[in-house]
Amino acid sequence: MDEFKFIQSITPKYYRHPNVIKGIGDDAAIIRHQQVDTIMAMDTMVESVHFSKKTTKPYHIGYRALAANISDIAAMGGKATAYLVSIVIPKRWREGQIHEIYQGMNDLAQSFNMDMIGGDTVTGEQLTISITVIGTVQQGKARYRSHAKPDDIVFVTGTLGDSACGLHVLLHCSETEFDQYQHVINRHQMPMPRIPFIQACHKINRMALNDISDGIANEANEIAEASNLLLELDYEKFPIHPSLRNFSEQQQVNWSLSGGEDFELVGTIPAHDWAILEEAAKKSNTDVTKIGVVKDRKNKNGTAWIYHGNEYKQLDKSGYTHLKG
Ligand SMILES: Nc1ncnc2c1ncn2[C@@H]1O[C@H](COP(=O)(O)OP(=O)(O)O)[C@@H](O)[C@H]1O
Ligand SMILES: Cc1ncc(C[n+]2csc(CCOP(=O)(O)OP(=O)(O)O)c2C)c(N)n1
Ligand SMILES: [Mg+2]
Ligand SMILES: [Mg+2]
Ligand SMILES: [Mg+2]
Repeated sequence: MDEFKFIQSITPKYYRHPNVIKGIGDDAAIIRHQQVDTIMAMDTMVESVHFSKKTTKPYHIGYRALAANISDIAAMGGKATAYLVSIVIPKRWREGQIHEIYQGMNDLAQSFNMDMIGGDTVTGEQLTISITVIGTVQQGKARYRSHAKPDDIVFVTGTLGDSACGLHVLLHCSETEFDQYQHVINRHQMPMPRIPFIQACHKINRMALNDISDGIANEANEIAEASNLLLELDYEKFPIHPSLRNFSEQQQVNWSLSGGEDFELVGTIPAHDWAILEEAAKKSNTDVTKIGVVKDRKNKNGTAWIYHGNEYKQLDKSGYTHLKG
C-alpha cells in the first residue's frame, strides 16, 4: 500500500459535523463559520526524511516546517493566521538548537503576521516536527483542486526544481561550490509560501490550485483527477532557474518534474483572466508562467500529459511518495 492508498483507506464516509465542508482530499480542510471559512492543514517533518545535519541547520528546520504548512493555506486561496507545533526531541539535541528551530518559525510567522497558539513537546528517537496551521478565506472563495474547466490556462509560480537542485548540491557537492549555488540552497532551506500572490488574485472568480510539495508531476495529476479533466503541459515552457543549467538534462528534467519541495503554486484559470493574474504577479513580485492547457478528452480525463522534445506522453506521478514499495 502506498501513501495515497493508505489515505484513501482511512478517509471517512461522512463527517459528523455538517460545518466540515472539505475534509480529507485537498490541500487543506475547511470548516464553515459565520463570517469566514476556517482552513486547517498539518504537515510533519522528520529527521533524515525531510532534513539532515548536512542539508539543514536547526533554524531552517523550523523555517521550512512552517513554510510547508503555510503553503497549503496559500494553495486553498487563504491567509494563514495561527499555528500549533508538536515536536519530538531526541535527548542528544541541545536546548539552544531547539530554540533555533523556534526562531526559524518565529521569523517566518512574523513576516506573515501569525500567532503560535499551542503545541506539544515529547522526547523520542528522531527529531520530528509537526505543525497544524490555521487560516481563513472569504466564504465560498477557497481554491480547490477540482475547480479546473476545459480551455483553462495552466500556470505555475516561480521556478521548478530549485529545491531538489539545492538538496543535491548540499548532499553531493563540495562546500567550495556552495557560493555559486546559494540561490538554490536558499530555495531548499527557506522556501517562500505564495500567500501575497494568491491574495492579490482575489479578482479572479475561479481558479484550481495546488502547491508543489511532491513535484509538479504529482500535483498536475491531482488537479486532473479532482477536476476529471486532462492537464496538458509543455516541458519547453517550464520556468527553470539558470543554476540548474549546469547540471545534466536528465537531472533538470527529474528535479523540475519530480523534485518537489519548491512550494510554488500550480493552478488553472480561465484564459480571459490571464491579464489579471499577471497584474497580481507584478503586484506581489512573483513570476508566473503559462505551462499548459486544460482539455476535456473523455479517454484521458483524470490524467496529465506532457509535450517533451518530439514526444507527447502521459505524465506519471513520479514525485515523492511516502509508504511506496
Ligand atoms: N494520516 C492522515 N490522517 C488523516 N488525513 C490525512 C492523513 N494524511 C493525509 N491526510 C489528508 O489527505 C489529504 C492529502 O494530503 P497530502 O497528500 O499530504 O497533501 P499535501 O501534499 O497538500 O500536504 C489532505 O486532506 C490531508 O489532510
Ligand atoms: C535529507 C533529505 N532527503 C530528501 C529530501 C526530499 N524530500 C523529502 S520529503 C519530500 C516530499 C515532500 O514532503 P511530504 O511529507 O510529502 O510533504 P506534503 O506533500 O505532505 O506537503 C522530498 C522531496 C529532503 N528534503 N531532505
Ligand atoms: Mg499541498
Ligand atoms: Mg501533507
Ligand atoms: Mg507529499
